[in-house]
Amino acid sequence: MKKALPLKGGSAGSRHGTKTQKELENVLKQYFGYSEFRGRQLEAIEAVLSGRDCFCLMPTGGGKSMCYQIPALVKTGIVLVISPLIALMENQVTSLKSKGIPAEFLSSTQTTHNKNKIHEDLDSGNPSIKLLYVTPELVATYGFKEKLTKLYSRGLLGLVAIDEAHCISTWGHDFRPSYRKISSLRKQFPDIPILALTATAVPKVQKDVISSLCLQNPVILKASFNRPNIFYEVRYKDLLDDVYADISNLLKSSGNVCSIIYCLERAACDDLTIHLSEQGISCAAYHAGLNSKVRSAVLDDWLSSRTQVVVATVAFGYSFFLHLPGI
Ligand SMILES: Nc1ncnc2c1ncn2[C@@H]1O[C@H](COP(=O)(O)OP(=O)(O)OP(=O)(O)O)[C@@H](O)[C@H]1O
Repeated sequence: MKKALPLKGGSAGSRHGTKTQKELENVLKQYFGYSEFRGRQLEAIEAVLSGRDCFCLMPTGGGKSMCYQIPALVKTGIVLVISPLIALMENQVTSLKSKGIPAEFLSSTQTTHNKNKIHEDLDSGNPSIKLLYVTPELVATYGFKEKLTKLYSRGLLGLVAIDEAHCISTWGHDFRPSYRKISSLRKQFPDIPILALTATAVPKVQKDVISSLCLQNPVILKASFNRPNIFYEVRYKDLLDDVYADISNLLKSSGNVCSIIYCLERAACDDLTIHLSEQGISCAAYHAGLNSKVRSAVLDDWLSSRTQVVVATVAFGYSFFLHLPGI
């Protein structure tokens, strides 16, 4: 485990009362192994460290998580991360822990024993947890609000980060009613910075997110969506002799890279999965017709490279797409 950095206060010459760019880069290097910040990361980090609310628009895989993970390492108190997908939370917490960063998540999938341990830590005089991932549904409960209020009154709530913040907007394609309920956080904790993160660039959604969360004079950051590492090619189905054969040839010629194939219908997912399996390609279907146990096993197998290809409907969160190297 890496040695934890001193987490409190700023040093002489620090900007924003916290850390200089160099110091923040050192933290980035020490924990994540990267030498420099990407896109608008540094500005977002500086904004929240100076106590400002911030709305940050970055493409999928652009590095939004770093905008709250670095503050968690240099700021006093806990960073609360509100995230819509349990699988994403689990994934991030596992990855943070492997880097020696104390992070936890609270969700229905946790055992009572683990939940109790987390609550004990939060209730202790000096919690070790730096990042706590929760669902919007949990934040809306009375019991959890009470817990947050206690942390806040003890000066232990450092930042609220809202991942996939477009889910708060009724204009967004991923609208989640419980996200609306987290808008009360601004009133509840008036001086705690809120960082809203999204990859949804629709202006109507952005405005709605900012006003629904009652962000106060937020720093608004928009990163470029140009992705030079992404290559697009269109193949017309009507011009192909055999679409399935074309897909399996493409997969075979690309080596053993992890892939997702999106289909419009569940039946097409099942059908293509059978075809690719017959061609010796390791693959699995993922759609809402499968129970949650099967879906989570498919996701786990794919994330850990035991399965090469997932053939899915949009039920498979596209946010996983860019989380793996080599895709
Ligand atoms: N400054 C950086 N330099 C190099 N790589 C980075 C940097 N910041 C983040 N990354 C890497 O980029 C990848 C994507 O980061 P991250 O998961 O935070 O993206 P994201 O914007 O949250 O994506 P999504 O929209 O899917 O949630 C990760 O592997 C992360 O370690």
